[in-house]
Amino acid sequence: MFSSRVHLLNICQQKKGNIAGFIWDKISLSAVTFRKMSSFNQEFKERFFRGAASGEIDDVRLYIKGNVDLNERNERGWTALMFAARNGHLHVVRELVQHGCDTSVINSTGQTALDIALFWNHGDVARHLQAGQRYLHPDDNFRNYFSLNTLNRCSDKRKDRGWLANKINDANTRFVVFRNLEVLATKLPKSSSMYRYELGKIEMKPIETILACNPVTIFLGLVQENRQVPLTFKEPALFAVDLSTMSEEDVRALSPGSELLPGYPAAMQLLPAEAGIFAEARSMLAWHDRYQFCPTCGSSTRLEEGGYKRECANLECRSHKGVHNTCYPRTDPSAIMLVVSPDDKRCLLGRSQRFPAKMYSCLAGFMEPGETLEDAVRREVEEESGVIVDRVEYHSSQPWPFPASLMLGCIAHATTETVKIDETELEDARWFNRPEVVQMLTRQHPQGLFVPPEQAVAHQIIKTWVRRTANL
Ligand SMILES: NC(=O)C1=CN([C@@H]2O[C@H](COP(=O)(O)OP(=O)(O)OC[C@H]3O[C@@H](n4cnc5c(N)ncnc54)[C@H](O)[C@@H]3O)[C@@H](O)[C@H]2O)C=CC1
Ligand SMILES: [Mg+2]
Ligand SMILES: [Mg+2]
Ligand SMILES: [Mg+2]
Ligand SMILES: [Zn+2]
Repeated sequence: MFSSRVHLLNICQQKKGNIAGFIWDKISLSAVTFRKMSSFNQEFKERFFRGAASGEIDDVRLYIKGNVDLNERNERGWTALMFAARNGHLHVVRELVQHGCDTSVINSTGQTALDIALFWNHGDVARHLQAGQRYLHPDDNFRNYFSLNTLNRCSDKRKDRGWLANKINDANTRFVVFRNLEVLATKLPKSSSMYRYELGKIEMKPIETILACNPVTIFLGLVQENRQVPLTFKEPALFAVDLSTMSEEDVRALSPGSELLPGYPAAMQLLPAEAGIFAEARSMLAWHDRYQFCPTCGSSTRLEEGGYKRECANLECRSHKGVHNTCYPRTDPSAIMLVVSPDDKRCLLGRSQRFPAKMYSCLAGFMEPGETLEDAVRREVEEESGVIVDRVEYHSSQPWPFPASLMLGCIAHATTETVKIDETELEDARWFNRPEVVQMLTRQHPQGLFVPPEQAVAHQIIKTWVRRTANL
């Protein structure tokens, strides 16, 4: 922090008489005290905010060049990006986003810069902010982590053994490598964000001999950069391969400088654009690992259809008649819900013993057969907290590849408030008001309480509810 202030001073010195002249006149290097440094910083910050609010791009650029935190907030949690968005200064917004300003920051009343631009009808700014948001797919709106998969799965091609064999041998094909369900990943050279790894994608040559031994290999899909352009089926293919028979050292040697990321939470550092590919691959490999024998007759099973089917070796087995779902990959749907109070002013968050200390989250539970999503939400909330839920609102879904859940995110509207927790499942559950939840989202809670990070659908549901009050 101190060095960045000095850097700022140096820049101001260069610009003396120009942009920062008004501040510079008040300070001489020989008389710099910490107090003056602080007030200098404060004044400079205010000028940055004023510049953003009034569209004075030169003032904003001075701060950008100062290599300081562009997400600096004022006492109401407003950032320069929010000020620029408030007044519709697209050129300032563009420059700030280009220099890495975080578009997901929320202010103390729960709004992002995008909310502010939408509220004040600055459509051009809103479009720009939307395009810069993480997890956005070109043809979609909001995306949860683990859901962005740019591969075309080409399910109809999986049955064509000849086509698949050719694809495995194609020079453009790459393999995502796993060992004991840990994925091979490479650290990105610039890793300032929490997304610091990309998937290691290996050519066939170095794993040719091991592929000849038929390890579990899954056809993940073809790389389709643009969904508007029809596939030619000549696009590069991506496969996942289980190299658990190799030593950890040998697997890591396939890609210099790579690491094997153990499952959760380490894998949440993968680039969001690749997290969906990881989710597909890991869930599929976990299924093969658990279904080596037929659940109907106990005979051994073999991999078919690019890994998307396991067929029983016993030709008399009932699984060969009609559609037998044990032959296909399984997904366990789970409900995850933010329960909101009858007056909509508070929400119910709980913590189980296995959560990190001080983390609170949405309640969640596995759906049961013959149950609607809405009823699963009502049942789990009542079981775990004693609270009665009436209306259930769907939010979004998230594949959760540990091993193969699909989280169905909801907002559940409670009709009662008395909490009686199920102590076998929860350690605590209580109502939190909006300002407190904002503090938990932004890690500014006085007791250090926090909610899961942005990769979790729970975080996104909580953020949606917090953002609903327009107080701009
Ligand atoms: N991201 C988040 O904030 C949170 C996510 N979750 C996730 O939600 C999912 C469900 O939540 P829970 O509270 O664990 O469920 P839950 O409330 O239904 O209780 C879990 C128990 O349900 C039983 N169960 C029923 N079906 C199951 C299945 N298909 N697989 C495993 N156990 C099953 C087991 O006895 C297990 O101990 C889990 O995958 C969990 O990781 C849970 C809480 C917070
Ligand atoms: Mg639960
Ligand atoms: Mg439960
Ligand atoms: Mg349950
Ligand atoms: Zn069988």
